[in-house]
Amino acid sequence: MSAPSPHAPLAITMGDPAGIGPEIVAKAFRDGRLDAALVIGDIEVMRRAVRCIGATMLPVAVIERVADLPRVPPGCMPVLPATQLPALPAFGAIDAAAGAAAHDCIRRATELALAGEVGAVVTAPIHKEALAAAGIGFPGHTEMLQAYAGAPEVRMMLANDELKTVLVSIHVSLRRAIEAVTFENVLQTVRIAHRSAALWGQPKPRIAVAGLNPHAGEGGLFGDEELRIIGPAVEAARAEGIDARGPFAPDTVYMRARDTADHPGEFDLVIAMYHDQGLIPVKYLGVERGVNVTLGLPFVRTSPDHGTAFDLAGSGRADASSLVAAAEMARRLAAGRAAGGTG
Ligand SMILES: NC(=O)c1ccc[n+]([C@@H]2O[C@H](COP(=O)([O-])OP(=O)(O)OC[C@H]3O[C@@H](n4cnc5c(N)ncnc54)[C@H](O)[C@@H]3O)[C@@H](O)[C@H]2O)c1
Ligand SMILES: N[C@H](C(=O)O)[C@H](O)COP(=O)(O)O
Repeated sequence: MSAPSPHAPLAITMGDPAGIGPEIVAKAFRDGRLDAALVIGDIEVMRRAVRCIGATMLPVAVIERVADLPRVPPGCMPVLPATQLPALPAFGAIDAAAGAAAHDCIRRATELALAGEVGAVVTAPIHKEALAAAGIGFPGHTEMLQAYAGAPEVRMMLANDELKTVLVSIHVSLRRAIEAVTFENVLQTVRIAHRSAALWGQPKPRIAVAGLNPHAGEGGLFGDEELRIIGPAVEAARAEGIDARGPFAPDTVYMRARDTADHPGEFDLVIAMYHDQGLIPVKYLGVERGVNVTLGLPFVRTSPDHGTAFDLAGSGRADASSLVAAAEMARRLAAGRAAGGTG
């Protein structure tokens, strides 16, 4: 892995071409909300996205390498082709070719990030069933990026300006998620979250660890994972000098951590025991504000917190705010890395 220059551009992958990914990327460029960034995509898909949003003044500038970016005139959307679909896919439908094209772009962006040519990767949403239809054996970006980057352990964080949560397990059934609540997984999640927090300027984060069961098991009445597994993992983290506390009742810990002008949060981060425990509180605060961050990769990767929104694809109505927030977060984290942070 070569270290990128602090001024290296962002690579934005186009996402699933049947979803809203290409059009929110185009919208963010049209509105001047993405600078020093290039799209890793399919040229015709990105031209269609420009038409979808009615952006008559947004030419697609095709570039062959990242180094060509400074020569792109202002007001254009730079696209580095990483794939070429034989035909444009229909909007709003699962399509194996679309899944394969989305995958090609993520793979290329990963190569560029590992080579230090781009400073961070921002991924527009993909459809997991389209990915599977294309025969790609990863449930989502997180697992795919972990494999392609050769990262030993990664975790998903969802964040907005009021809450940050890091998950013990990601894209698995609830049954398997419960099995994944082990001493080692909980402790490792706390460690990764603690280490990564320096990237966004919190070198000593106050970490709350949620329980698994209602009321964190209520002293063992409703399950004993808190007593057998989670509590000891919190103690082990504390013995390592990490400010971890808990386990706390999952239904109230987010309310306590939420940081607003009227209510300063009691914690900087919440460790969630499984996907929905962590993602519901953040998404509920607004799909336009959340950012998904992969912790533990050798480069920065962020994404909007929403999916492909097949119900809106092609309408030009999708909101690009979460993508823009993801790009802003990527720049902040890349600066944290340039300053010596890891995570
Ligand atoms: N970053 C990612 O790649 C990512 C993130 C989440 C979900 N997904 C995938 O996306 C697919 C569809 O998931 P889903 O239907 O559960 O969730 P979704 O986020 O695509 O849609 C949920 C609802 O939110 C609305 N919505 C989403 N994004 C919006 C936007 N930018 N502007 C306005 N409204 C928006 C949709 O119209 C829909 O009503 C699934 O395959 C899922 O796994 C991918
Ligand atoms: N769990 C994520 C969410 O709901 O926001 C989403 O599936 C994206 O996951 P990847 O970043 O791994 O594709």
